[in-house]
Amino acid sequence: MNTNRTQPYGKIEPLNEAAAIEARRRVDQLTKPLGSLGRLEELAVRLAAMTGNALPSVTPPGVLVFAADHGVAAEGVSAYPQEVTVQMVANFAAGGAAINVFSRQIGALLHVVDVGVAADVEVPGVWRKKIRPGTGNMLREEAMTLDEAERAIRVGLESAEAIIDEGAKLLIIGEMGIGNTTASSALLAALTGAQPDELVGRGTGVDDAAWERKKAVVKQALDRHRPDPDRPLEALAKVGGLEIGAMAGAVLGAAARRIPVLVDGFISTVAALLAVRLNPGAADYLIAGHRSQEPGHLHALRALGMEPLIDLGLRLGEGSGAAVAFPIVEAATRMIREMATFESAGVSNR
Ligand SMILES: O=C(O)c1ccc[n+]([C@@H]2O[C@H](COP(=O)([O-])O)[C@@H](O)[C@H]2O)c1
Ligand SMILES: Cc1cc2nc[nH]c2cc1C
Repeated sequence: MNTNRTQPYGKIEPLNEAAAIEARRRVDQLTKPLGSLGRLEELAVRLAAMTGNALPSVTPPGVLVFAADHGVAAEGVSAYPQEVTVQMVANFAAGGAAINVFSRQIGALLHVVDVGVAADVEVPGVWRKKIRPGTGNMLREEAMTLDEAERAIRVGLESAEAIIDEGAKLLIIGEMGIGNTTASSALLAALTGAQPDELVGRGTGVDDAAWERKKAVVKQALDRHRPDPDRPLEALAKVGGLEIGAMAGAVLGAAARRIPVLVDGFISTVAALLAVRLNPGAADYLIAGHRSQEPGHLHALRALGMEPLIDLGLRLGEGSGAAVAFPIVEAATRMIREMATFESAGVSNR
């Protein structure tokens, strides 16, 4: 890993403008009216700029699902009990979760990483990178120490490097963690200064009483810890989550290797924002897959200046929305790689 003081989690190169210019020129020569493939054209040019290849490829994609628990779940802020996190990890390993189905559909490499599940995870195939068994309850203590926050980021970064070494040409970041919409809301408020009432949604589907409790918990946690938006690592330690830190690290690891990152829903986008606060260069390598129903997602997307590819009313997590959006990204690359040009097809363009 390449480290220096200004880019402590690896050096991220700027976009390759020459590749972007070459891609734009080619897109304009393809056998279609100028501009008629709309956002697919922009996507193809951006992918060329990210990868440094005017004929970019994103197959096979790689999916990383980071799992962790949250001490704040004890406050009754989720519609499901904490045990669901470890149960879903077993389901991922067995191939039965939504992300397994969609990963198979898109031919993705898929790995599940235990970065902080509260229970023992003795499931073959799951990467065992537990930093601690769940965070502390942010209402009473910091979610984790600064050292643990940094280690979570490193786990994510190294996981990204591993799946890229296996052959992934694009990275989808996903997560599983009961209570993590509370942590993500608190972290997003900390990083952007947005009001918790505007961000906090129903997560897995809490009722009105739990929703009110959840808003109060986020406000009280922010009052207690007063995270500084200019100290993103500290904000992660105070009110974040281990899988959020790991996803941020995975973004940094992928960007440092010029691998595009397809971001999933609310939690994954807050992690992407954290990555950008840690190293602004990461922003160039992000693509928003879908828009989640969680209200805070729009704030996170706006903070990153991103427009999601699809909106299917999803609110699952796991990387599922990004996996469903992936064929659109692949279509952009196949357009630029496989379509004939006016010249090669003998079609008049004036
Ligand atoms: O990705 C999203 O936008 C999303 C929105 C709502 C819920 N989730 C998932 O649901 C869990 C968090 O919800 P909660 O209610 O326990 O905070 C966690 O496992 C996430 O993957 C995910
Ligand atoms: C069943 C279940 C599956 C999930 N996948 C991601 N978050 C989840 C939360 C629940 C409750």
